[in-house]
Amino acid sequence: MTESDPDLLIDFRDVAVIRGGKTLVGPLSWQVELDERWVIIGPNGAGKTTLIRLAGAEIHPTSGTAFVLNEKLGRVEIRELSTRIGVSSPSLVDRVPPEEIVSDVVISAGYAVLGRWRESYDAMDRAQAVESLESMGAEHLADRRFGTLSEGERKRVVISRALMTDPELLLLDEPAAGLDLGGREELVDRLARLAADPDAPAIVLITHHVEEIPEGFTHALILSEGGVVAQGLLEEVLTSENLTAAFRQQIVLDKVDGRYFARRRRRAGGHRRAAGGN
Ligand SMILES: Nc1ncnc2c1ncn2[C@@H]1O[C@H](COP(=O)(O)OP(=O)(O)OP(=O)(O)O)[C@@H](O)[C@H]1O
Repeated sequence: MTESDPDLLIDFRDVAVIRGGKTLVGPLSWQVELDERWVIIGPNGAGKTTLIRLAGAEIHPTSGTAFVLNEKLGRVEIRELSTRIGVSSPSLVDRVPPEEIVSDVVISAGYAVLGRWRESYDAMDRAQAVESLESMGAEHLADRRFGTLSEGERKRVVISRALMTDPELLLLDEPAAGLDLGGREELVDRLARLAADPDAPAIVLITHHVEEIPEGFTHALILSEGGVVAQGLLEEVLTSENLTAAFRQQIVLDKVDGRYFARRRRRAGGHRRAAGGN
């Protein structure tokens, strides 16, 4: 089949990315449908960012066939897709000029530029920017300079920017990285609300930590060393066994109130030895 199914926002078939003879990710096949909320989880260097950059049409596969929003990568101009895909990544947070006003950071996404670009935006743009900030609980920050915000506030503003164009696909690369407990919980709560919104785009979120998976996420892809350990429904895929295989440590997984918590299994007798000293 040379065309993609219209219900699939991401349709990767035997896709691999190779650089300098090293396989960064793949070969793997992965499909994301409308309304799905995916988490990609795996250890450092597993290939998560490479995979999400493919999904964001930032890079092309070295082998295999990749469709994003029904466009075949390599055949479509990347900028044609840019307003249809919302992206939040640590590198984007770093690239926002500190003197930029928050509302301009958000509104300029509509023109695929970073920071203020036009002298004036129309009322619809302004209203959409306010709505995007509201969805992340960040409307009170609209007039602040980006450089004066806390790390958590910056992350919420950049996600608001990603939502500005009403994208079909929202890609979040480690949105909770570097946040303190309060900032993480605030963000996870906002993302859970977004996940529950039937009008929200399909979401793909990268994380190293199961604690950062918002309620309402439906699917997971576990990556390790560029390969898929497991993928499918979150409840079936997120297991102690699969995390143990991915992180190469004995992992115990708990689920409390719709959230996941993971820790390393204590070795038998380890507690007694520690308690007894030497
Ligand atoms: N241009 C490149 N050339 C060679 N190796 C690369 C290149 N880009 C990334 N890599 C390597 O590919 C592997 C996967 O990188 P990637 O950033 O996708 O992993 P990740 O799962 O997102 O990691 P992390 O969790 O640490 O952010 C890493 O070992 C990285 O060093």
